Amino acid sequence: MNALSVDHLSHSFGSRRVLDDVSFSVPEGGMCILLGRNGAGKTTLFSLITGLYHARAGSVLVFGHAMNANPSTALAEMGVVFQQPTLDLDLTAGENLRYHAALHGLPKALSKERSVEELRRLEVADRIGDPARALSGGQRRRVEIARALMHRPRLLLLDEPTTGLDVPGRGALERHVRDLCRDRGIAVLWATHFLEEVSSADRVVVLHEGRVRWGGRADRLAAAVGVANTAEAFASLTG
Ligand SMILES: Nc1ncnc2c1ncn2[C@@H]1O[C@H](COP(=O)(O)OP(=O)(O)OP(=O)(O)O)[C@@H](O)[C@H]1O
Repeated sequence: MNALSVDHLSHSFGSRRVLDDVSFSVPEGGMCILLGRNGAGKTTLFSLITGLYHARAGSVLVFGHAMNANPSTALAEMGVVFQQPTLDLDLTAGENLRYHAALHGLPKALSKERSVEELRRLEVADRIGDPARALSGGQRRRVEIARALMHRPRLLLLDEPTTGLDVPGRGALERHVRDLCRDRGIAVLWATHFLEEVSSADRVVVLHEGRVRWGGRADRLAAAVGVANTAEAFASLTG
């Protein structure tokens, strides 16, 4: 079963169509990179997938649950890290996680246990008692990922998670997410405009001006477009 199926999804702001008949899927336990330049429609797509916007044309299924018909079941399967940071900077890292867990109905003892476990996995457990504002950008992002995992989703969505991080910070974040995918079988949809974040075995969806220009395994992209490498293929599809 697919972790995520997006079928014939369109969206307009007023008369302006910003997503046009978008279809793709993320297999259970798979890593999918949503690749698009600024303004391609990635954030709008995330807003539809997470139910912030109501899909009027097309459908979103999360492990077979339709977001429009059954949003609470679909959302329970999903962890989300939005493009704009959403930690409460006055709360500690641990409090941010436990607050999220309470919203998902986790008992207090379990929430406490999991917050340590998830922060440890993301290598920020030593900062559990520090206010979020005392953490670096990279540490805050890792706390956000730990928070998104508190209710044990099977699908993780990340919208340009490395924006604003330096090169080592970006590499560390990517490594953590790939570990989650490999070790815990969590399906990942990672939106980015950085080609360096694509690995050859990833599934890639190239989005440009609201349309899917190509979808498939990253290492087949260049040949499919008839150019020498992924960078040239991306430039050609979005030029
Ligand atoms: N609330 C809104 N009202 C009107 N137009 C919008 C709104 N949100 C986004 N758009 C437009 O929709 C298009 C897609 O924007 P979106 O933010 O989804 O792209 P993106 O790929 O996430 O870009 P970025 O990488 O810059 O965040 C853009 O042309 C944008 O101006």
